[in-house]
Amino acid sequence: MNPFVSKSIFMLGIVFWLLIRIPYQQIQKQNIIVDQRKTLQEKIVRLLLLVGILLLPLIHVLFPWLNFANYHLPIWANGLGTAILALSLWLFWRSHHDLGQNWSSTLEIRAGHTLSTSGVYRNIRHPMYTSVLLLCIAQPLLLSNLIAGLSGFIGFSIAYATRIGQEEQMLLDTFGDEYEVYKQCTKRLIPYLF
Ligand SMILES: C[S@@+](CC[C@H](N)C(=O)[O-])C[C@H]1O[C@@H](n2cnc3c(N)ncnc32)[C@H](O)[C@@H]1O
Repeated sequence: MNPFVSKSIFMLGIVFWLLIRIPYQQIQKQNIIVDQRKTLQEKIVRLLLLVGILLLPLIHVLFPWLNFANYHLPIWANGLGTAILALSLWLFWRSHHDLGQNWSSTLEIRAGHTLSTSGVYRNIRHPMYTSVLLLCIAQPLLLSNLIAGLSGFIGFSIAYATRIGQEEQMLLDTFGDEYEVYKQCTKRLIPYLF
């Protein structure tokens, strides 16, 4: 596949990604927050994700500065990247839909917060983070560049290591046994596996 086409597919995916989020950001503004765990570490992790998934790919698409780290991929790899990106977008949309008003971009609990356990939350506890992981797998398959391709995965790994445990603790503090039971019946990111 022509590198211009595969890069454009990735950037189009990012545009869809941002569009999916807009209505939920509006809904989030109406929430009354009763517990917020917005630490400096959390802010740094979000910044790293933004750099890894958005900024470095954008630099790679617009400027030749990272071209020294380019590699070539066969067309099937670009096709696979496109399919994974499509799956990621679907899961990203679906997890926002299933969380509904419970969604927020940071770690917080709203007044009237309920535990979502159906839809894509039936088998895994963090389908939205699974969608981010899928995006990070599609990234090197579509951008064919070591830096812009792997930066998302590095950002995701740091977010995974630092954020998920804190989020689960916050939900456990809020929902107690209900969350404990839910935890026992589900996996974190990959149904039946992990
Ligand atoms: C960016 S969302 C990510 C949700 C989830 N970790 C995922 O990957 O699908 C983060 C917010 O979702 C909320 N949240 C996470 N899991 C939830 C659940 N099962 N039910 C209700 N709210 C949840 C938490 O309040 C958290 O602040």
